[in-house]
Amino acid sequence: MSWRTKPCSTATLVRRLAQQTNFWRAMSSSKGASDATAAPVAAGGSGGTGSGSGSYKVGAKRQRLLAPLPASKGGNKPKAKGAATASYREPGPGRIELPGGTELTYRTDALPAAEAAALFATLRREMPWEQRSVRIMGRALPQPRLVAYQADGPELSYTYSGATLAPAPWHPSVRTLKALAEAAAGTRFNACLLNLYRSGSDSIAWHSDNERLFGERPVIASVSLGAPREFLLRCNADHSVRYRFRLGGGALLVMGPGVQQGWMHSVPRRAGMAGERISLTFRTVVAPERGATDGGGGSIDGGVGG
Ligand SMILES: O=C(O)CCC(=O)C(=O)O
Ligand SMILES: [Fe+2]
Repeated sequence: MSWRTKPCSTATLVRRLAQQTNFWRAMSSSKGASDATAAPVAAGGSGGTGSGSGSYKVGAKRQRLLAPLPASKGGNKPKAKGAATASYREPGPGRIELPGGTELTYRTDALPAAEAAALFATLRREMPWEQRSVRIMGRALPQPRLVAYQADGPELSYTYSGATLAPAPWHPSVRTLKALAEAAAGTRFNACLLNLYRSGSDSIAWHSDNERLFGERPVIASVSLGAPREFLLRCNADHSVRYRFRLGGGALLVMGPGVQQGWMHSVPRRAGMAGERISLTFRTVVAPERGATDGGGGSIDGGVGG
């Protein structure tokens, strides 16, 4: 496969990110940082206060729920418990400690706006986007978004929701963003699932990326391009513990080890929202699938969004 556009400079992007990373490290170890406490935001609202437990520190760039939560038991099955009283914490950029010893790294400006816009245009035009049909409770349904999948080699196929993605070779711009994600996450990635949300009607339901091929405690990093969308995270042990991020063009979110085991995430449908968004989700396949029928595939599209 050949691509029409030249990649932008990986070295420049990675250097910029390394500078930011040093900045965040310095901030997170700084005792003198300010100590503002932010209130959780009620579900569905865009401001105000909610009733969630604990609080977290925004100014210190190291944010942590103060009230410890019970450890998650029994996998990722959705539980209704707590969902009715859900409120969202909306942390600012930095390192975010989640209950249970897991961690996120969140940046809003890992890419300058112009760079993010140019990358969006390139990938929108040049990726082999496809709308897959997935099997949900025995029925074949079109996935509510377009996807593309790239990886280091043909053996790194990825099966979920009853369908297998065969990897394409790396697009130069995706390779550039992979280097950016690797610098932020401090790990190497060998695969990337890209999602194209054509409008607010496209979505991804609650799920975790805990398939066998990614190993026990995978690190997954996403880079966002295009229009902003909500990215939600909720704790398996208590669905009322939720986080919300507004991932705009140039944002980067690293879900650290354990997040796929203790939490689920989604990009909910927001009918009426215009604007396209691309997310690139970088992963490391550690146990390649033996075939689409090895039972290793997870399910992403069977849950309920929002
Ligand atoms: O679009 C996003 O930010 C999330 C995508 C996602 O969760 C996935 O591809 O597994
Ligand atoms: Fe995911």
